[in-house]
Amino acid sequence: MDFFRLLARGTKLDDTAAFTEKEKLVEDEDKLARSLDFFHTHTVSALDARQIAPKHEAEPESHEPVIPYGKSKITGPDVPHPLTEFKDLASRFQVSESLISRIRFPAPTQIQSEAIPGMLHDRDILACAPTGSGKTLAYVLPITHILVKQQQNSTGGIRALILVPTKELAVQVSEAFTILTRGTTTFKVNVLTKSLLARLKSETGTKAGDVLISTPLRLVRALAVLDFDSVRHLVLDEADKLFDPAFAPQTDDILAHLRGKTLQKTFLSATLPSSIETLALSLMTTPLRILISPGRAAATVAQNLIYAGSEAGKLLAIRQMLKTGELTPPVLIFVQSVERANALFHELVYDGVNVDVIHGERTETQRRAVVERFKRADVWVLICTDVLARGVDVHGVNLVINYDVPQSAQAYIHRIGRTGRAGKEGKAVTFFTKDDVESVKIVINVMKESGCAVDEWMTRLGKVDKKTKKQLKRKPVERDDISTQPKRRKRKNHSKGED
Ligand SMILES: Nc1ncnc2c1ncn2[C@@H]1O[C@H](COP(=O)(O)OP(=O)(O)OP(=O)(O)O)[C@@H](O)[C@H]1O
Repeated sequence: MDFFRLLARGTKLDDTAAFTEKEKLVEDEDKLARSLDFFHTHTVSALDARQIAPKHEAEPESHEPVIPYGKSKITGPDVPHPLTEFKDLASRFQVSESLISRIRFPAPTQIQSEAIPGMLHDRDILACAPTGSGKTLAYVLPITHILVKQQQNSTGGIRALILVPTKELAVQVSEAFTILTRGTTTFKVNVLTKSLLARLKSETGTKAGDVLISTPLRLVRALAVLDFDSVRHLVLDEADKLFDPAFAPQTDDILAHLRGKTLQKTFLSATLPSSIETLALSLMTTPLRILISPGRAAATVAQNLIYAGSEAGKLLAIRQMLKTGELTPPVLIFVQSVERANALFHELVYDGVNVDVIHGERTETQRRAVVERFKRADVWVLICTDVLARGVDVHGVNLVINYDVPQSAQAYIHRIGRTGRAGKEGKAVTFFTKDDVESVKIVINVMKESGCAVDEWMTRLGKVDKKTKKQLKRKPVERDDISTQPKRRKRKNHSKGED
């Protein structure tokens, strides 16, 4: 494996110039595609999305989205004209001035510009758009408008159900609703917490809220006490995750409870494997399918690979980064297990780093507190498992380190998507050793797909076959313990209770 030696130097793979060149090519491709678009399944780029012929509304003024992205494809019957400015929501959809005034952004992002009119035209939406591109507001805004408008007719039941894979994301989505509904006292948005679940079970008359946000695991425990009669909107945020084996039984159960109801369905993610896309489409009625740079990492993230040699080499690399100032906080470090998260935490605490750790074995309260402290910059380096890989939006994360190579392209795209959000630049570094000979190919492939310039040896590595991909997803790579201490000594320390 000659290439591993080559990698000891570390490989920088960011190339913004190449990406700009690529965008130019995309623009030319788009022009050609439009002239050949006999079936009107038009393919547009961010640069000319506004030129789509309007279906029903008057031509709005043109306006560049603040966060431009690469190639997009919007398919489905009667694609509504994109929204170019938030203020147009008043004339096109009678959205109140007070709601528009609560939007903190100057212009919609590309996904918002396509999805918001779609949702306000009561369409089912299947959307794939890069991490950090504003997918949350793309559904929170239209749902808020619709529900507030119909508030007087409300019978007090749940009207929008939002499923997300983690508690952290549930809280974050509820905060997005809070910003838009501040002052509208009658409108209730709830996260299905343990305590709300207990109250729903023990106190008759407890209301779940107009909008209920939950993880599938928690929601299935509440199915017996919840009334879904008034539900009209169903959102699956991080839809591909919600259909993967860890969540599929619960998600299916919930969908079964909603069967037969007239629902607007909105499924979104930054990654949408084709099998999931087919499944999602089969559950929808004449959906709008919005694909923006599908399968790619956010273009704002500079991606690096570092060959660390061994597990001890990874620790040394982190310590080196600390010394050289490369570890500019806030930093997120992803590892593959709870055990490794705790081990790395103890190593870095010992080094005097302002560090904390979050994983599925910490309590809900601890997890909330850690995320809050990281958001407030009270914690500079946060070690985490994949519980933080999806959806979580912390402003200004400078660097994501994959201490352990992630087990799939989707995990990689979501992890590194915690930086480079909302048009800001970010960096991602992935450590690898000889143990990662297969999984590193997956990372390299995403780098290539995302427009990063890659070294020649990387182009020769080839792709991982389907069987290996499946195995990697199922079972993480076996690794030596995280420690710079010689193994024998470590065992001795452990028996003395020093670890
Ligand atoms: N129109 C906009 N202009 C500028 N920033 C925006 C806009 N809309 C949302 N944002 C900000 O962009 C950031 C990312 O948004 P959001 O969390 O919705 O991304 P996402 O697409 O859901 O990402 P992920 O796939 O990682 O979940 C947030 O901080 C949000 O406040």
